[in-house]
Amino acid sequence: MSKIFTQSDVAAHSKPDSLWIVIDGDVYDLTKFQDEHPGGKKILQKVAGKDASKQFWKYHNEAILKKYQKQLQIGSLDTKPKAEEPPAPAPAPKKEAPKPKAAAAPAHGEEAEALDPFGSLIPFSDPSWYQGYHSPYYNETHAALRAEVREWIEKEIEPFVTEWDEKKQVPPEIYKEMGRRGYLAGLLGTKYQKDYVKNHVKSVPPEQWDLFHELVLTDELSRTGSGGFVWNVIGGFGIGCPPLVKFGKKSLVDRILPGILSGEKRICLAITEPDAGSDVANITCEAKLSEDGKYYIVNGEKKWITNGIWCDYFTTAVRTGGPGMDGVSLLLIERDFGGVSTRRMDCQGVWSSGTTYITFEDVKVPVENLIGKENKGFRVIMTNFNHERIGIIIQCLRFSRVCFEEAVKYANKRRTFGKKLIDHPVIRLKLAHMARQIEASYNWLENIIYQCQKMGETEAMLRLGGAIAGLKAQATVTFEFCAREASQIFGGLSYSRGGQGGKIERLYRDVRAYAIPGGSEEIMLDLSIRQSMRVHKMIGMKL
Ligand code: HEM
Repeated sequence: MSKIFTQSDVAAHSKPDSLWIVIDGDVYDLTKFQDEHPGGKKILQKVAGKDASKQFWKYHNEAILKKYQKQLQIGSLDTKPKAEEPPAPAPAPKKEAPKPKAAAAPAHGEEAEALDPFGSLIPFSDPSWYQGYHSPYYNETHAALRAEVREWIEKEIEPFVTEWDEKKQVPPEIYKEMGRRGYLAGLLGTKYQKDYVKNHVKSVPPEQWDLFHELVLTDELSRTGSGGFVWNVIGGFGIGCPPLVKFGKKSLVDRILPGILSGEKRICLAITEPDAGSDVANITCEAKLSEDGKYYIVNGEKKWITNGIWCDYFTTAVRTGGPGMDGVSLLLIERDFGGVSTRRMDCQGVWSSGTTYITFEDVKVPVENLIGKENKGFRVIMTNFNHERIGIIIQCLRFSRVCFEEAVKYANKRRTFGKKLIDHPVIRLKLAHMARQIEASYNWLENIIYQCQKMGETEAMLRLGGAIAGLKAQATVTFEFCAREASQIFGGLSYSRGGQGGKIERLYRDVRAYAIPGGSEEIMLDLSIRQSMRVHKMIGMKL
């Protein structure tokens, strides 16, 4: 039970040897903390025994209180209104997660009602369906999943993300929790893999799971504003596991998929090599069939492999035949086979994602671990790209929203030349350019996801490949723009690490990790036109 104090109780602790302050009606004992306060102890001593809410919010954001509250709060003032929401910056108004209806709620239907507002309601900082606007794509199960994930992220993830990024590691428990919550089984671009997991997602019945649930889950994870975190928990898995599920032999899938989906075992995708990035058809990592035809012997190197250092399984592109795309196969390599070495690479961004250099030396891989057919791996890799790119797009657009939201909040409290930043037209112009790109891109994304849902795998690969490539470029350019503009608004605070501009500084470093892999902007833009022209010729384009 929290203790209740009067203002004069607090005023009696106004000296360095007993230093209490009040923030938003709560009482904090900073006596021990003052020596380690990054802003210095003198500044705290000046407000000792007083209400320091105004000063606190000037220099910090809500993440600081969330992180230190448990350690430093000793009670509340008797004058604190009972049900008071903390003042600015206000967190999302919490709503009860609506219970999913037993029968499928009306998504993708014209009769769907607008869902209740959710989140901060800052315009454009969440998708419009969060803010009471109509949408044909979402129903109550999407809203319930959103509330479920947001609660987890706000309580257990966000306060620690910076620490994890600096340590370049997310506690392994968090990944296991992704499995325990049933999330991994829904992140494969397929129907929910209910037969392979014990725990299903709490707020969505497995048979109602669709690609928009996957969108909501990835989007909410990305609100952490850390590419490193998101890639840690879904990066390797989201691209390494779908080929196994879609093209692996049943015996292999039955043996290893339950361990992966429960979060106990980890899997990644190993395609890129020191000398073959976007040019997948030219990989050189070789797999030679043994004389008895029972094993492939694998030798070669892989580079920039997300999650590799922590993985048990590697979905690996190897050369089993002649040069070019017709000699490429996909093998599921297990670390336990021996001959697999992994080392962490130091990179500009996504620090906690574990970017890895891998060497395979005479690794003996049973032929049962072949994914798809021999020398037909290129097609499997191509099928994977749409799902990978959609994941990248969702993340980039949410990171852009994080940049926008942080910038709006800061612009509403920081004053220069006698007025708030938001009252300077030049700042509003920056925000407007961010918002228009975010919203246009997100609407295109929703349309593409809807098409994916309606089309079969092959039709989607053919007909949507061009549009998805175009949107991938659009999303990474938008992200880069938003990170830059938010950084200009934050000024020095986003040049130094941590603190109020910390998310922006980190996201700025993460930009290249999105603009380069999964198809570079240049290749995506070119492909978007080439592929779309080819497909539209097939469907009767008249020039
Ligand atoms: C519960 C009370 C407080 C906690 C836990 C706390 C914690 C922190 C932390 C962790 C930082 C590092 C920067 C960041 O991560 O944002 C910081 C910086 C700072 N704090 Fe506090 N603080 C508290 C109260 C205050 C108060 C009451 C004041 C002013 C009277 C203050 C003034 C500052 C200043 C000026 C900085 C440096 C900001 C910068 O680098 O731009 N703090 N504080």
